[in-house]
Parts: sequence; structure tokens; C-alpha cells
Amino acid sequence: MSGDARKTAAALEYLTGFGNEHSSEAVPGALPLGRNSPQRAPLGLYAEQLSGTAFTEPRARNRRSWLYRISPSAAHPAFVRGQNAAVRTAPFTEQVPDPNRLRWDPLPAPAPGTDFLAGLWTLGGNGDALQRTGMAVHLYHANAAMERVFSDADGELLIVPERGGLLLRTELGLLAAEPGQVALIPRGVRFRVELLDDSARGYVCENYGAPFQLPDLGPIGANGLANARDFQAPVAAYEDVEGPVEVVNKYGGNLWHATYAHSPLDVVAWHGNLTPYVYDLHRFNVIGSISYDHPDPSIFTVLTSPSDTPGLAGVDFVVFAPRWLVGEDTFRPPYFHRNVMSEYMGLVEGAYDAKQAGEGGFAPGCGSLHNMMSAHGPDRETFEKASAAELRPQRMDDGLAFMFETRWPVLTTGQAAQAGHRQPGYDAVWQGLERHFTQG
Ligand SMILES: O=C(O)Cc1cc(O)ccc1O
Ligand SMILES: [Fe+2]
Repeated sequence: MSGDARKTAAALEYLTGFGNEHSSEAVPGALPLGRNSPQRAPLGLYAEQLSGTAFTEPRARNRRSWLYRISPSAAHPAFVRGQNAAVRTAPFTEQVPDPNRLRWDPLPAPAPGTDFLAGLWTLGGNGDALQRTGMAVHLYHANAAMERVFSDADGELLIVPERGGLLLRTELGLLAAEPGQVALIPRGVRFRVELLDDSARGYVCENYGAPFQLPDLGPIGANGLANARDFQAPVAAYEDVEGPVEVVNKYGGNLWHATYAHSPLDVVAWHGNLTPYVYDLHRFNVIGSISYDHPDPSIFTVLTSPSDTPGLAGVDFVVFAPRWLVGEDTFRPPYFHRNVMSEYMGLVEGAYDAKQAGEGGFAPGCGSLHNMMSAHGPDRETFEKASAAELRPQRMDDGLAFMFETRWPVLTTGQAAQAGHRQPGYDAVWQGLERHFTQG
């Protein structure tokens, strides 16, 4: 199982660049030249367009790929609605909006034989999947390879592994994603998740809105943050499998099943700019203050899903990566604040500079939700230490944390509100912050 997947992962090749017009063929001559849809596509393949944006969206935002496949996607029997397991979708109505700061321990280990889809557990979200607005936060914990194939018509999936590597077999080819890397599966792209280790756990941002793009750099200049060349797309790879393949389609919040007579991962060649991709967060070029004050975390944005209002993201994916802190006369950890945006945070490695990491603290696999206007910031211990620390240049290299920051409050699911792994005493981290005020 995982041994074969590891060998496959180690041999993978990639195409590099974000949003490029890539092309790839697993069999020479499979890609038509000079046109997308010849009268008869090469090698007896079917030509098919996959759209990620409306046909008419501006060229700079337009995303689509042409796939050349053994069977057209249209050749499938009716989907039949099945159980939704622990997967939930916006609009989220099970709970009222909660002004409290919430935190969860990692998702507990599942029963043996749990694949990525069975191990997917929705924490909450916002917006409305059918309006293509908002996002959902999911966690996963799996210990078995998927045999079935999954696609999500409701949104793209940004997968953030925290433990255990993943081998993603997608329609456009194979990707491997280890903890510290992230993988993106575009809306509707069929894929299967195999495990590179005995089990795998992590976080998923399901983005119902506009596809993630790189943020503008403004005065930063032409380079920096996540550099486009570090994004890796797969090369074409196909399965020529006849016989029953179970395909699960998440559509309008429900899981629909169909048994295909062939594998839908049968794309022999493709070209275009709508692709899955993987990105190593350690490649993030961290930019920060070299004088004083703690910059706002928008400077750590890896990917952004813009909304109709400039500067106001449906969701941003932000990383707190290893970096130097040199600010003079500065409280260096994240400041106390109330944010109009809503913040879900997770931890992939080590510790986060605003929170203690130990048992019952913010450890890898944990998640916190600081919704719109909820007051948060450093916990008491962090505040006390950082207020007294000698301000020498300090290398922060023992942590990799991230944030899904969204314009709307995140409503939790019932299962998240009632979860046994929720930390009931989270408020206590801000207790005992002493009064230091003196009048002159
Ligand atoms: O709350 C958090 O820890 C996230 C965060 C980090 C930071 O550096 C500044 C603001 C902010 O919301
Ligand atoms: Fe915050």
C-alpha cells in the first residue's frame, strides 16, 4: 500500500508555474496541434473542455483546460444520492453565530479502513455553495487509500496535510503532498487520495468562490511571497481501466454516487491553465518589518480568492512560516486585536508565536476559530514573555501555522460545537492578564 505509493511519489515529475498555459501528453501525439477540438481527436480520444471560470471572464482571470480522454465524462449512469457522512455544506444553519473564541484538539483517529472521503469532517463555514460564495473548513483523518473517485462541484479544495503524505491521483495527473506542502484540486476535478504513510490527517479549505489566485504585490515589487515558479502542476497520467469504478460527486452539499464502467482518471493529454497544483510552504518568501511594529498578517498571504469588492477576500490562505524577527521597541508576537474578518487557524509543525503549544494548548493538528470582532491575541504567557524579552534578532524556525481568513463569520456545524475534542476552557488562555496601569 503506502510503499508503492511512496515509490510512485518519489518518481513524480511536475510542470512549474502558477496559472500557466501548460500542456502535457502521456502518449506522444495525443495532444492536437493548432486547435482544441479537431474533427477526430488524435489516437481516438475524446476532446472535452473543463471550465473553472465563466467563458466570458476577463482573460487575466479566465481558467479552463482541454482534456483528451478515453471516454467522455458525459458517459456515466445517473448519480444516486447517498449518505453525507460527516460532510456539511453552506449555508450552515445548525448553530447560531457564536461570539466566543473556539479551539479544538486534533480530530481523533478514525476506525480502520477510513479513506480520505470517509474521514472528511466539516467544522463550519460561510456563504452559500450554490451562490458560489464563501468557504468551508474541513478536517480529515484517514488510514486507508481511496478506491473510489471523488469530485467536488461545490468548490475547489485546498488540502493542508499536517501528518502523513498524500498521493493525489487526479484527472490531470499525479501530485504528492507532504506536511508542509499544500495541494489544490480545482472544482469538479475527479481525484483519488492514496496514503504515503499509515495514516494521514490535515485541514481542507473548500472555496466556493472565485478560484484562488496569487495576491497582488503592490509596492513589494515583482517578486516575493509565494513565487509563481514554485507552484507545481502534474504531467498527464491516465488509467485505462474498464470495470466498475465508484465515483462520488459532492453537489449542492450532498454526496451523489454512480458506478462508472471505466475509470474517469482516463485523460491521456491535456492543455490549459486550470490544473491541480502543489506548493511547498517552506518556499514562501516571508516579507516583514525590519524597523518596528508587527505587520498585519495580510503580508503572509499565499493565495487569495477575491470577491466583488476589491481588497475584500472571500477567503485568504495565509502562512506563518519560519522567519527572523528584528523589530525594535516592538511587541513582536501577534498583537491583541478584533478583526472584521474571521480567522480559522491551524498548525502544521512546531508552535505558533502567539500561543503555548503543550497539551491542551495550540499543538499541531489543533484549530482555532476567532470570528468577526472576537477579541483575541497572545495568550497570557506569551504576552508576559514577549513584553519582557530582550529584543535581539530572533530566528523563528520551529513552527508552520496557517490561517483561512474570510470576509464572513464562520458558523460551526453541530458536530464541531459538540465535539469531544473541542477545548472547553479556551477562554482561560487570556485569564490572569494583569493590570499594569499606573497614572504617571
Ligand atoms: O490572530 C492571529 O494569531 C492571526 C494574526 C496574526 C498576526 O500576526 C496578526 C494578526 C492576526 O490576526
Ligand atoms: Fe487574529
